[in-house]
Amino acid sequence: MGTLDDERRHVERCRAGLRRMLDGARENVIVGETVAGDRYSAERLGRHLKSLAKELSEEPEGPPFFGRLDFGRDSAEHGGRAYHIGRRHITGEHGGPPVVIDWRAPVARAFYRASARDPQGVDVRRRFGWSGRTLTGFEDERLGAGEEGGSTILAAEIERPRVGPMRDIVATIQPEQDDLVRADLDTTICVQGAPGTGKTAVGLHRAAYLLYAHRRRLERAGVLVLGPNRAFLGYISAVLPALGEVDVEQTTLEGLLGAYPVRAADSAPAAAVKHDARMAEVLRRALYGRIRRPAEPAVASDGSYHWRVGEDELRRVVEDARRAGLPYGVGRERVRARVVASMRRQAEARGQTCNAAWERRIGRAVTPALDAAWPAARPEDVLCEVLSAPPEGILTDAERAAIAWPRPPRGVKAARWTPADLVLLDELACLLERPRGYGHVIVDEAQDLSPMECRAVARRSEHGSMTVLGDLAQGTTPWAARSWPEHLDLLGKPGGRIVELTTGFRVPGAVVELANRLLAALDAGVPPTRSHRSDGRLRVVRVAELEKGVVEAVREARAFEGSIGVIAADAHVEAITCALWNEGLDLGERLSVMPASTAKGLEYDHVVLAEPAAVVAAEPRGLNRLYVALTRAVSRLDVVHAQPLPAQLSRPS
Ligand SMILES: Nc1ncnc2c1ncn2[C@@H]1O[C@H](COP(=O)(O)OP(=O)(O)OP(=O)(O)O)[C@@H](O)[C@H]1O
Repeated sequence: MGTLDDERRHVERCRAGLRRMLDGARENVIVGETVAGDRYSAERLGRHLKSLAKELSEEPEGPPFFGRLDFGRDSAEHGGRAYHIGRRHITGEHGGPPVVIDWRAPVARAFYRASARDPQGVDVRRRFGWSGRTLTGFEDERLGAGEEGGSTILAAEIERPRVGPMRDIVATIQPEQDDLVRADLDTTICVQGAPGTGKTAVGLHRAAYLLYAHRRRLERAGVLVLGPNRAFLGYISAVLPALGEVDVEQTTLEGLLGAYPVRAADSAPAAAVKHDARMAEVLRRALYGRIRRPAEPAVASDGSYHWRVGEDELRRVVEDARRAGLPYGVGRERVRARVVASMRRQAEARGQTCNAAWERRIGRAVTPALDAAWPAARPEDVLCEVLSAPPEGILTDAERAAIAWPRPPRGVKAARWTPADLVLLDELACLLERPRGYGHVIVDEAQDLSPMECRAVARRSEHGSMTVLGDLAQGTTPWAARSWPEHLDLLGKPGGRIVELTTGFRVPGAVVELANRLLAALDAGVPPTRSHRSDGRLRVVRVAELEKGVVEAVREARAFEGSIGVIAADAHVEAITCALWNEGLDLGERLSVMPASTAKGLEYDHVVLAEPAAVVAAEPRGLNRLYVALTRAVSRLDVVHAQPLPAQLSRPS
């Protein structure tokens, strides 16, 4: 079984193994640069080897393993063997068995899933405790003997004070989370989970797992992680690199669509119409409505002769291309190709040889005829047209009036696009040409996506699968999802498996109890959260002056370890920041002031929530926003208020 000294010797073996791997990787960088066949492969291989070498050179600092499985003698596959489980595979000496198994390997699954009721061949599960580089101890669960639970190492990891960005949870993934992490690549899963149940963690670990299990397929197709805002991305962006996965694209929807700068905002009624699914048909008609029945023949000269495709034939070519349901830009090029082919047949019938240069020349020469029948289009041209004079037929008069520009811009370049316009421009761009798809897309805070945004995400995942993460109770946009089956439909994955997570790993019990009081008023139809944590502290303090009260709470919070987040209605942020600053409490790595509108997905060890009533009053779904703000605290929550608390927060009678 091994004593602590034996395990420490194993740590040395692991470090030696890592050094060997590092030397090998460095050598390969040098060799790799000279062996690859062409520049592109050399660059790719070089990049891969360099990042592997870099990753390995950073590795010796971290614990090489966090767990160990000892299988019983009667286990069919692993009888009597022991495996150390860590963040990465570490090879043994002289090609011997590995000294550490990657947490994603099939055998490691039992570390997360075995229980006293179902030991899965495991005799003993061992969890290790570390202090920096030093192995400090371990705890055993003799599953084979029916013994399980009560791990203080596990509890300490879950309850540790939070500082800095999000960390991976590989050492403590829970069975119901593991089930989602290891779900098959072809399965789309939708995780409905209360705040802090580990949805984001599950999504990121699923990305790492899928890349391990389906490396070839996904390296080619790509994995995309979509988060709600930049603050959130900054918070989560270290998790996948820490797990050795650096090639995952992590961005916001705006980042994904951002071909145009945002320079304006919509009124609420205009945004509601622009985000409505019917806009897809409005735009489709506006684009394809540009195609005209050809009224003249296509004529082109090759310098010696004029070639001609008559109106009837041209009409047939245009009609065929239109019926083929191709993207608009592809359809236009198909018409061009067909016209050129017809002219080529005529030329060849006359004994002329037509090479590629001839075809290019004729292709250019038929452009005027093509422009008349199937004009070139850019997304911004079409949207300018639509917003200058919204077409009849789909939207009501009031809706058309809501989105119409009061004064159309002088030209396309002067157009001042709004965030919703970016979604419409993307819809048009993808009607013109199919976008790049990904093998797997992970969408966090998916409940907030509008129908048009869902379409944009769906287009990136047409041939792949998705992990959809969200919480109906945390929906804060006017179009937030009310039901997951409907939302999955909009995301193009109607058959997605919907799973609920209800055990919270972030928010302490007392805080969860307060937040749960809002659930009835939110009418989201989700069950209340159960907290895994009985520790933590909740204080509700009424003050005469809000800023002073917040300053006082922050001062006290500084006595504890961990990050401090002041969450306030957006309109209060400036005054609170100034008050803190005036008192010498500078914002930095430990202390931040977060507008309630961007706090989603984030967490702080200690939260000071300023004036809940103002958070509620700031927007139509203010109560949902308050629910989000209340559930950001890991250890302590101070609710500081000068106005009365929202009635929904009072204890249910
Ligand atoms: N199995 C686990 N072991 C240790 N920590 C965990 C585990 N699961 C989740 N956590 C921690 O709980 C916190 C909340 O997790 P996460 O942010 O993934 O929750 P979420 O469901 O996305 O929350 P929200 O809905 O508020 O965005 C994080 O600090 C995460 O590391």
